[in-house]
Amino acid sequence: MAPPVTVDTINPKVLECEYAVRGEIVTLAQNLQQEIQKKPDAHPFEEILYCNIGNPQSLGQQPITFFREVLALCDHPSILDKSETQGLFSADSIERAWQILDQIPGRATGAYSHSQGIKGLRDTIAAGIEARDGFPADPNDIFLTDGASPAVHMMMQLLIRSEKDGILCPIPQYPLYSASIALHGGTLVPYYLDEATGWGLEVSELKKQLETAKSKGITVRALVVINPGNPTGQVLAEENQRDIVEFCKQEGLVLLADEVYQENVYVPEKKFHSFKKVSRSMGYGEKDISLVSFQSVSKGYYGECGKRGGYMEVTGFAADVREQIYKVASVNLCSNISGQILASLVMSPPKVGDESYESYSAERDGILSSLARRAKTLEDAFNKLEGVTCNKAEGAMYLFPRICLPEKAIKAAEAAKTAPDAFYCRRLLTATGIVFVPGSGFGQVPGTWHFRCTILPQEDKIPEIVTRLTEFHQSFMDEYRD
Ligand SMILES: Cc1ncc(COP(=O)(O)O)c(CN[C@@H]2CONC2=O)c1O
Repeated sequence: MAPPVTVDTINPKVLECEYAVRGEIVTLAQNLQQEIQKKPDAHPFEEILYCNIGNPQSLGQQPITFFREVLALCDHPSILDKSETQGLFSADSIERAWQILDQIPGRATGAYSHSQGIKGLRDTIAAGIEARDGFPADPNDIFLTDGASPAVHMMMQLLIRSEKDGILCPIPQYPLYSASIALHGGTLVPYYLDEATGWGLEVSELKKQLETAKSKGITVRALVVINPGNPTGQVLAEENQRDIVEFCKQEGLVLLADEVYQENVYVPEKKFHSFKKVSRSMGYGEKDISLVSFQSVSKGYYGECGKRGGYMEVTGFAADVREQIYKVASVNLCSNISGQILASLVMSPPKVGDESYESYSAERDGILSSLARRAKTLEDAFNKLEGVTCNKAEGAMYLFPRICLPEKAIKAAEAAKTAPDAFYCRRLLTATGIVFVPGSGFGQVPGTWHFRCTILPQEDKIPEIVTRLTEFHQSFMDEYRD
């Protein structure tokens, strides 16, 4: 009797889907970790240093105290009345927990909520967006989701009818987009970020790729912009954003603005501007542009990846289309309530004068300044390596250096039937325990090779990573020098 399911009988779109952030190099790393646990001297390193995923708290980053106090109190409201609680929690955490519980039907975080999320929390998020941008935000435009990932999937599900529908995506891109487009049977239409100009996004490139897609019979539905960029770390200039908004308006494209790193800007010369603010500042409103903005509790200074919180702000769609988006959201009933609460806290943190403001801002500033230092240290280290160049990490959580590999190394990779950058990452891992993700997992200009490294290992680990990497790189280049 043949098994009911084989790889030949599953949905071919699933086979088509790839997600390198947790791909073969990470699987090998996990195997090596198990070997070290069983036999500590099994490999020339004592621990695996995961630099493959933007998962701050897995590498020691502490959660924001105020956020966790409010979450804890909301999940166990019976302690709110106890006298001991006054001594353990800040007065404004207790007050905020009461406020939130009053917005939840039955004051129960264990209950299903509205399929777009708890209305009171959406009110708070909309107020936070208004305070950030200086333009109105409607709570009914907000869909609270279990992280930004499911929000992206929902939009791809809505926009892609067949392989004839295309989505313009940056190359390099965060592979959620290529994976989701594949899962939904659409076509990824690439536009190349310009490494020579610090991963610049040229509208001329957008136009070229759009025309090429059209000539192949592809209807391009949307443009994905990741700002700050993953894996590339660039922060768009406001003028560039205006050009992008104009392009989408003129070409009738939905603008999918991935802004999950909006709090992660490390260079003084750049500032985050939401595409919502840019479009409204150009005088474009609901009737001028369809814009979906994604936010998450996984990044920033909060790094609450495992709590699965986030939202999409959906603007510029007709009411009957909005109803279809709501219908799809309702199939999943609602996102988890802790994630919803966290999303409201992220968009409306303690303010000056609140009891927790001093401690909150010290935690926030401490984390962001440390991330900025780590980014600079790693950027400088990469730029000292033979054959490696690395653009500045202006924002986000990653560096994406380019490596010019000797021909002998490329031949060795071919013999091993692997991409040259994956060959390098595998050799790095087995020699040092450091886990990078090959650039081929994000896309890159053909014939160029990169890898992605997070800036997340705790600061006291960074010198060791630099030392191990530098020694490995020198020996690798010596081994394969032409
Ligand atoms: C640009 C971008 N968009 C969306 C997401 C999804 O976030 P949620 O946790 O809210 O679903 C991520 C996660 N970053 C991945 C995960 O870790 N490393 C990465 O590159 C991301 O980098």
